[in-house]
Amino acid sequence: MSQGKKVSIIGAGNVGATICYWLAMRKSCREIVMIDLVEGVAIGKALDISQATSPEGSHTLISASSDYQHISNSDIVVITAGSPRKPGMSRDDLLMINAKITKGIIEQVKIYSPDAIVITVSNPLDAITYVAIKAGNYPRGRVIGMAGILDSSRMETFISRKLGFGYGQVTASVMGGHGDDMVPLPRYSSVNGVALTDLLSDLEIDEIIDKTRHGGAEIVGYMGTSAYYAPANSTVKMIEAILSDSRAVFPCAVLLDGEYGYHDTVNGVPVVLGSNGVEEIVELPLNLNEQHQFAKSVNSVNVLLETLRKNEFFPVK
Ligand SMILES: NC(=O)c1ccc[n+]([C@@H]2O[C@H](COP(=O)([O-])OP(=O)(O)OC[C@H]3O[C@@H](n4cnc5c(N)ncnc54)[C@H](O)[C@@H]3O)[C@@H](O)[C@H]2O)c1
Ligand SMILES: O=C(O)C[C@H](O)C(=O)O
Repeated sequence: MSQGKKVSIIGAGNVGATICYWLAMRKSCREIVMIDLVEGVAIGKALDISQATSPEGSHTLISASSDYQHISNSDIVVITAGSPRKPGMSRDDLLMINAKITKGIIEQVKIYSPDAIVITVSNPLDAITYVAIKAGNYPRGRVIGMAGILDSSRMETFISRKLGFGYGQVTASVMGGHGDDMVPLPRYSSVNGVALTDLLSDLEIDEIIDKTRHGGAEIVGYMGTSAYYAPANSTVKMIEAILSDSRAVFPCAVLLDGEYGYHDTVNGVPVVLGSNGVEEIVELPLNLNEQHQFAKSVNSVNVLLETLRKNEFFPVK
């Protein structure tokens, strides 16, 4: 699949290196470059992953560096650099540190790979995606935040575990920002076409919604750092959809320009992914309760954007 393509990953930590591993094993692209401040560890991981390619018949070229020159001519740049949260922290606590890191990275990406599509992963995801768009003055469809696929796949897992059947057949939909106010949509969730609302009681669905909203924190509580296998898998789904121009629909964080009634803010909505990045934004009909939840989620992200503005993070308009 997409053999001529090059993907660069900024941040060769848990998420970045796992994305690299998945891409190499799935033969999703021809070349992967990882960039990290801690160059030695990144080079070691690149060698380690390279040495797993041969048994898989993969001829993906993998390298690592701290020098951004190596990302030139990337089709996609994925940003996973920055701090993960620790137990007791919220994703929002990472705002200032990761916003600063992202701004610096985007300056380099604009120099060495100005035409690449950018996928943001670092948290708090929606605000960081906004920072990347503004710092790089990108057209909105070329910077896309990863979170909705992860949150939806968490909800799918909780649903099949609750039901005890339908493993691998559940489709769940989560909109909204990647925070405690995310918007799981049971009305748009089903098990091989059977509506979730016909399979579980309201109480059971509420429990699943709560578990989904706190799925990231649950893992942080156990590991002392945040999740990376499912986040990497979700990012790979986006990369493959873009590289293969599949025009698949996924929930992703994008800059809204009137969709769902909001402007100049980033939030998670269903989008069509293709070779231009976001090809289209899908506007789901939301009922009043869903609209109210989405408004709350937009407001939470806007509070973070306001904090960045107050700290003079963006040039005054
Ligand atoms: N969007 C999501 O759903 C999602 C899911 C998982 C993790 N995350 C976020 O992804 C980020 C990375 O998580 P992780 O578990 O991989 O963390 P990690 O600590 O394992 O890796 C981060 C890496 O970034 C590197 N780094 C830091 N500053 C850098 C810079 N300026 N330039 C280049 N490299 C730099 C570090 O050296 C480290 O290797 C965190 O912010 C985390 O919250 C988001
Ligand atoms: O929970 C985190 O801090 C990491 C990530 O956003 C996740 O949801 O796993």
